[in-house]
Amino acid sequence: MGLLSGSGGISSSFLDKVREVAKQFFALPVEEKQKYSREVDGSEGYGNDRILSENQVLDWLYRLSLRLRPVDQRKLQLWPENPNEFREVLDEYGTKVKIIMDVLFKAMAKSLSLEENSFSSQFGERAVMQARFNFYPRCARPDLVLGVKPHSDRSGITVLLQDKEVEGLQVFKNDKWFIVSVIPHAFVVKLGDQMQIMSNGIFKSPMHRVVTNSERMRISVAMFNEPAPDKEIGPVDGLIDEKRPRLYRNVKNYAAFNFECFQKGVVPLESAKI
Ligand SMILES: O=C(O)CCC(=O)C(=O)O
Ligand SMILES: [Fe+2]
Repeated sequence: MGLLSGSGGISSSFLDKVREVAKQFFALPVEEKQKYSREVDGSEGYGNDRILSENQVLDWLYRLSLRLRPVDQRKLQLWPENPNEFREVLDEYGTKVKIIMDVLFKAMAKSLSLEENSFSSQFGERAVMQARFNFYPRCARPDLVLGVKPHSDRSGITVLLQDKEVEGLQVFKNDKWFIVSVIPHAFVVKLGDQMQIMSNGIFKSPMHRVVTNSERMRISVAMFNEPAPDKEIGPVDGLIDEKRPRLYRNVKNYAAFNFECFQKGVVPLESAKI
């Protein structure tokens, strides 16, 4: 996980614009937001956690999840028209974040002395890019409930725009939770499980969570990128040798695999091990 300062050529005012449209959307009356409610069995749209079992502990947040890529898979009916710049800003943001991700994939490959397309070719032309707007209302009992439970992202890579003022994200390292400080015009870049697999365990997908806050609400915007479901991915050949044997099997449709593992209460990355 790392911080990308200067935000890779995206202006600070544009980042503020992204935060602003998110804030305006979540401030709309419930009936207005519900026009974009998540479909019953879908993962896109506005809502709370999907309830999957009786003893599930719910997270303290509302989300708006939207797929941006492949572009032909956009469900525009779920893209808010209010505030009226929302769609345009999200579209532009997606284009800008994609450029950053592509630069990162190349830099990461080079840092391991690999051919520069080693990771980007696994994501492929039809990689899935998903935006998730997270809204954490104030919570009277932050000691009892989390904004998001501990998890690692299933993505390949996640580019996160944190709230400009309110902290909440924490990362687990050396048996402790560390706060990720707010740096207003920097992104937090997290690698996800699929990058850990592709890099044969060299790049780690960090465990993280979000805590709640009794005084202030918090908004964040996460952009996830992962290979298309039908694309098989696995550790890059150049990262496997006698000293570092292959750690993971090849996998396809990690999203579905991830979901099944959660249902069974097993850790997806562990289940992908050889
Ligand atoms: O709100 C945040 O800072 C992070 C949210 C998160 O971990 C996620 O959406 O996967
Ligand atoms: Fe996450």
